[in-house]
Amino acid sequence: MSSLPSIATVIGSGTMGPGIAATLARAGATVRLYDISEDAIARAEAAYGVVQGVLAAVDSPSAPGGSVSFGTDLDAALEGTELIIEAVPEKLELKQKVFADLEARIGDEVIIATNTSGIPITTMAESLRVPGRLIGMHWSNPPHLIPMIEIIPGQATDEALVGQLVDIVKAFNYVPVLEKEIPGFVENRVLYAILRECMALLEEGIVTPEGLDACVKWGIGYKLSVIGPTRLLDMAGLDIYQAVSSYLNKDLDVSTDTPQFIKDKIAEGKLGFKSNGGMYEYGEGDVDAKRKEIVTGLIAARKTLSSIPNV
Ligand SMILES: NC(=O)c1ccc[n+]([C@@H]2O[C@H](COP(=O)([O-])OP(=O)(O)OC[C@H]3O[C@@H](n4cnc5c(N)ncnc54)[C@H](O)[C@@H]3O)[C@@H](O)[C@H]2O)c1
Ligand SMILES: Cc1ncc(C=O)c(C(=O)O)c1O
Repeated sequence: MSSLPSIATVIGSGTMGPGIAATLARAGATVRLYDISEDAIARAEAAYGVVQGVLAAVDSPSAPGGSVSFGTDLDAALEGTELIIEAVPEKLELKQKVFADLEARIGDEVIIATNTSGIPITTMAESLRVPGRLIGMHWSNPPHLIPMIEIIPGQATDEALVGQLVDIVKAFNYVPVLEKEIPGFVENRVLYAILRECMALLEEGIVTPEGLDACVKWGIGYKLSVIGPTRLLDMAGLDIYQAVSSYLNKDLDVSTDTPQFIKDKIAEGKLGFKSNGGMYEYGEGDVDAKRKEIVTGLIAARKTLSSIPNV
């Protein structure tokens, strides 16, 4: 646990920030969770107890002394910090403004890790006073349950920082995946390739949302959670992959924009759980019930996956 910073700051307390903060705190760090929004901080404080229960349920690494404090005072959040994890909305200009606010308050030695879903680190670092301190640290949602983090150095990232972040991630028992920089990084390139095809199949009426979810959960998700795509090819046979990909790849969706039916839903204010409707509709209490089912399922699956060999 010695690689873990004593004090860390998480900037942005929306979907990702609280789980990130809680994971580091349980491993022993003093964590300050900062947001510009009092409401977001209040929601994070309310959710913290639940997240702590989830971390205990999956036996997440725990060390004494860790804590999370919550606040909207940036100077207080940055006092003595060694590692800043930025988790504000996915907008380059906003992130660059946040970095400028941070750099006006911190010493050159402080690391800034960005949880961007895929904006190139090199582009983000262009505006920094100390570009070498910026590195991609992409957590997957929910961050306190998915024990894998992509680490993405940009062209300017200090070489020593890469190993340092790998050690930090290992210190709280997550799997670090070191990658070369590419838009979307690896996880979201794969996820968005799947989602593009899924949305095309729905738009063309080939399958219902319920049918799609069942097919992908059992036919793809279940299998890939155990064996990974590279090993899957060995199990299926490379000759089979060649036979199928030779006619199928040319038929797969190649659209370059968001599907129109998704844009229409967004225009109607249908954003998913956060608006009680999106791909599915949710009545009173349904979203809370679904959230609980998802967390319960992820806890059970993580326990099982942790107890079987990596094949
Ligand atoms: N949601 C996901 O599934 C997911 C998964 C992995 C990575 N990410 C990435 O993590 C980042 C955060 O995503 P999210 O889903 O948590 O976003 P979110 O919109 O849920 O939360 C962002 C928070 O940042 C706060 N914020 C806005 N401007 C700020 C500022 N100047 N200073 C401090 N706080 C500010 C907002 O008040 C909000 O609470 C994004 O880059 C996103 O792409 C998201
Ligand atoms: C739809 C979607 N987009 C981005 C991300 C992460 O960057 C996730 C995720 O982590 O689950 C996601 O589901």
